[in-house]
Amino acid sequence: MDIQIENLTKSYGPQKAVNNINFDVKTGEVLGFLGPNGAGKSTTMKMITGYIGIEKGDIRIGGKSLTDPESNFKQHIGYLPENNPLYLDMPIIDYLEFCAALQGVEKTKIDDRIKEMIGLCGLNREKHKKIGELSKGYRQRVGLAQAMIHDPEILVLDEPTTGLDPNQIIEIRKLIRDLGKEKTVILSTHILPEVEATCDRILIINRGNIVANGTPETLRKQAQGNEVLKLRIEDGDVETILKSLNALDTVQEADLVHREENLFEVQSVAQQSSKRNIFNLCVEKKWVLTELTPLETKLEDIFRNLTVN
Ligand SMILES: Nc1ncnc2c1ncn2[C@@H]1O[C@H](COP(=O)(O)OP(=O)(O)OP(=O)(O)O)[C@@H](O)[C@H]1O
Repeated sequence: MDIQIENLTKSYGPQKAVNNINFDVKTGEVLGFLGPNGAGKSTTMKMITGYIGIEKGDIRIGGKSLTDPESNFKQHIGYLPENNPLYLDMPIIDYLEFCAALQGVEKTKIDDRIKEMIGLCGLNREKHKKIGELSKGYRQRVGLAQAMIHDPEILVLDEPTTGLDPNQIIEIRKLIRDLGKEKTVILSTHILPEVEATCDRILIINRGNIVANGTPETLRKQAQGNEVLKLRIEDGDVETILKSLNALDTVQEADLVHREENLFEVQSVAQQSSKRNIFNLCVEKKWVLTELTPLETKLEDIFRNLTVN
């Protein structure tokens, strides 16, 4: 089920938490929502799930506006809110039963759905405890289980791996990826490797505005300035190698990074690659090229460039 966000705006008093944003999410896509603290991620997610009202603009779920009185969007959405509010006095199973009933799961199917969620979210060992007796990570697992209990077509997950241990993080990321093959998933996170591990596309929001929208590869390509290569060239005098690299017409600047290890870093002139020239130079001079690695722009650097202001 596709989601379309059109000119969405939300203010709190004089402050625009979300400022006229537009984006789509398609079925079978996992969208990673990134942004610094206070950027507007949770506010956007709350509007998509109907938790708070829309001030301006529209949200369409499966083509139907949320404001359409006939839109029964809530039954298609599973939501894990930011602070994962749970009823602390309730045992896990009772709570999931309550959520399933609330979400309209057929009575005869509730027990099976609960069993499935307990397995999927790794709750088996703790399933007889009350929610208030659970550790932070296990509470997060209960939050995920309630979000998925009615097998919704859309999942909106606000920082889903917060508080989970490294083993569970890997399992939950895999689960999200698998779910994302058929469902529409939006997740917010501050963990950049998480986006690379789980998401098909990244949306970066800063101060209520979308500042980037694309796959990790597209964002890298857009951010990538000139080609930067790391080289190891052996069997030659280091100073001569450095001088020769700097003399190549595709090279803007060559630097010696580590003298003992014969490591150099080369930045090419804009729109040009120096790989072939470097290779030919080494052949001509009978130097041995034992390493040539393009240095990629890190997602952290892209994020910082777009959001530090
Ligand atoms: N109920 C509220 N009343 C007033 N201001 C609010 C309210 N909720 C959010 N805001 C403000 O709106 C802005 C966006 O907040 P939001 O929670 O959407 O950010 P976020 O990107 O989810 O941040 P974080 O990563 O810290 O969770 C912030 O400046 C926040 O202070």
